[in-house]
Amino acid sequence: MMQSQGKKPKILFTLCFITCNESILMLNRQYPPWMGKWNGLGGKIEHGETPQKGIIREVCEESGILLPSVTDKGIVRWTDNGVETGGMYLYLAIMPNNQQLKTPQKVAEGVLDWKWISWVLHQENQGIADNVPFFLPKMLYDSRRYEHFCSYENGTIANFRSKLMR
Ligand SMILES: Nc1nc2c([nH]c(=O)n2[C@H]2C[C@H](O)[C@@H](COP(=O)(O)OP(=O)(O)OP(=O)(O)O)O2)c(=O)[nH]1
Repeated sequence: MMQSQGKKPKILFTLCFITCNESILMLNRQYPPWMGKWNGLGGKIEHGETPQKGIIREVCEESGILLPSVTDKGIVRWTDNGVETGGMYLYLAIMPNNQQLKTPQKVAEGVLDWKWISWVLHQENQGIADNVPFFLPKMLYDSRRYEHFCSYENGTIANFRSKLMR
């Protein structure tokens, strides 16, 4: 397989999953990437911002939820036909009460809804951003941090592997 040369690209994005009991807050995005698919909340890190500040800002902008803290769950990096093209920092947050956010709710980025975790984790679920079922179980059920590598070949996942961090 062709390898990318030189420096790894900077990680520019963040993604957060917020759980409440057996539910998880998902965004059905109305814009690319993942238009029409359910994903976590997140976005691009702004200049001079830490990834953690960035995700807290994005969650607030997209849902109005002001998270007091988030748990760092590692990184996803992706390659397209062997060339590393990007990455995102992963965060998890737990909310005591999902009534703090009534859903479904239309927001600027799409539709927010509390979904059953079991539905989201179903591998063949075509409605979810395609790589989420590969890394979400570790985010939810493993306290360790992972670096995940998602290889796309012509737009579909050809390989996915996860490595413990530190
Ligand atoms: N599940 C999953 N999510 C991804 C992948 N790649 C990727 O960027 N995302 C997430 C990270 C971000 O949360 C989101 C993209 O952010 P965005 O383009 O909407 O950024 P933004 O909100 O700052 O948007 P804007 O200012 O450009 O409108 O998609 C991926 O491979 N898998």
